[in-house]
Amino acid sequence: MGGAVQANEQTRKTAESLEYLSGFGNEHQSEAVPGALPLGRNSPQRAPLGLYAEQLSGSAFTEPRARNLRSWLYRIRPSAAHPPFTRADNGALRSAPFTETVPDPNRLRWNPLPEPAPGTDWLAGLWTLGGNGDVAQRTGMAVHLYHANASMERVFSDADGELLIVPERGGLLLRTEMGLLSVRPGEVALVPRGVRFRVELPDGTARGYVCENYGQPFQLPDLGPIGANGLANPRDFRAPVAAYEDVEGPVEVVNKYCGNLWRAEYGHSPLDVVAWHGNYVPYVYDLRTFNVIGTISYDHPDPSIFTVLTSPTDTPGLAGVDFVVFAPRWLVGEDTFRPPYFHRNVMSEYMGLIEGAYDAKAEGFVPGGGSLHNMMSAHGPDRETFDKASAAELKPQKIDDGLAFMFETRWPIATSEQAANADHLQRGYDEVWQGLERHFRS
Ligand SMILES: O=C(O)Cc1cc(O)ccc1O
Ligand SMILES: [Fe+2]
Repeated sequence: MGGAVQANEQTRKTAESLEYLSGFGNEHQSEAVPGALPLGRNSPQRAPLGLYAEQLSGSAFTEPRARNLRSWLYRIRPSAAHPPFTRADNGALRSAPFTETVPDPNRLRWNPLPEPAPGTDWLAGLWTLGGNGDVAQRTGMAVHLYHANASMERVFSDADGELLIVPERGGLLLRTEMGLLSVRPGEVALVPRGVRFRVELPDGTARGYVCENYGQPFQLPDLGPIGANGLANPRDFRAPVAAYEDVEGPVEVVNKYCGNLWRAEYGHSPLDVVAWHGNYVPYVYDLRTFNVIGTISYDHPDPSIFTVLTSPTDTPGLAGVDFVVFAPRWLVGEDTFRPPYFHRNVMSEYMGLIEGAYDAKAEGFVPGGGSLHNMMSAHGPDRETFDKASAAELKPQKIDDGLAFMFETRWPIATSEQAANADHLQRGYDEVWQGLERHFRS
């Protein structure tokens, strides 16, 4: 990247010492230079310090206040100052509608992605597994994996959806328009639709998962009878403080727009926001702070009780996508088959593993891999898990040897062609349910 870089204090800080603003959905404000935020109005005749004022909307202007999302950015140059975008190669990225393969009723499972080629940045390392909906209708979602071994020099934004990033191996430093976020395995980050960012790799390599949510922005689930507290607590969500880079010179900016990548060479860095305020912000959340709620009597509760974030649709209770975490917890259910039950679900379930093991699968479901149990496909504990859990002594048991998650969606996930034919697709996954003996006695 050419030109002089004048990083402010915050951009020089290491990931470990970053400052954050706390609280989900809060109306935050932050300035990297004192006096950069205008007082009492959003768009004064002349913004402070010679900055340009710009509104970034994440909802229609007219959506109800509780769902209204926007931030005001005070930047060195307005975002409008850029040359035309031209088409760029989509690499291994695919978008909805997913029509490359015929929707498959089979249970599918993959090993981790192979090592990336040298010089693969986070954007080039995105590999789409599948998805549903339609980017142009702002419905549905995509499941991507990533593997990377080079920091991005270019800047990316996704007009098609927000990005929920779930690192599995290696931390990421996200340099966003609103400031810096560090996200490590066990944490997740969310970059809202249209927010520009660059991903750096403090550990040199990185691997993980992304849910691209084309639908309504993720929100915290209602708690109903749980009460005022529990599950993901709002104050554990951290937004960045303002940090800008003042870069003159060519900067490649890539924009994902209605399923394709487009690029333009800007004459300046678009990460030049000196101050901002609003509620449309990227954030990071540590999954280990999730307040896990479960049975203290009997039976295995449905995993909706583990929902971290939900993207609602127009039908109450029916999510475009839920992000669910299987965090460390105690199992105490009496006279209960404690692992996940056998089931067929109208919702479709993509699962990934961040570390360790998952209590429904004795082997084969490995960190960095994933499984897809689509609408109505029959699944549940593998034979080994069933046999063990059916005979286990039911004393209180701590499940703390793994961290798994699920993207659960109301629409079936159609796989990309590359996922359907991948070398790392596990052929013979069905066998994990073979040998479940007949025990019936009449
Ligand atoms: O299939 C899975 O492992 C996910 C899951 C977990 C659970 O505890 C209950 C139902 C369910 O779909
Ligand atoms: Fe399931």
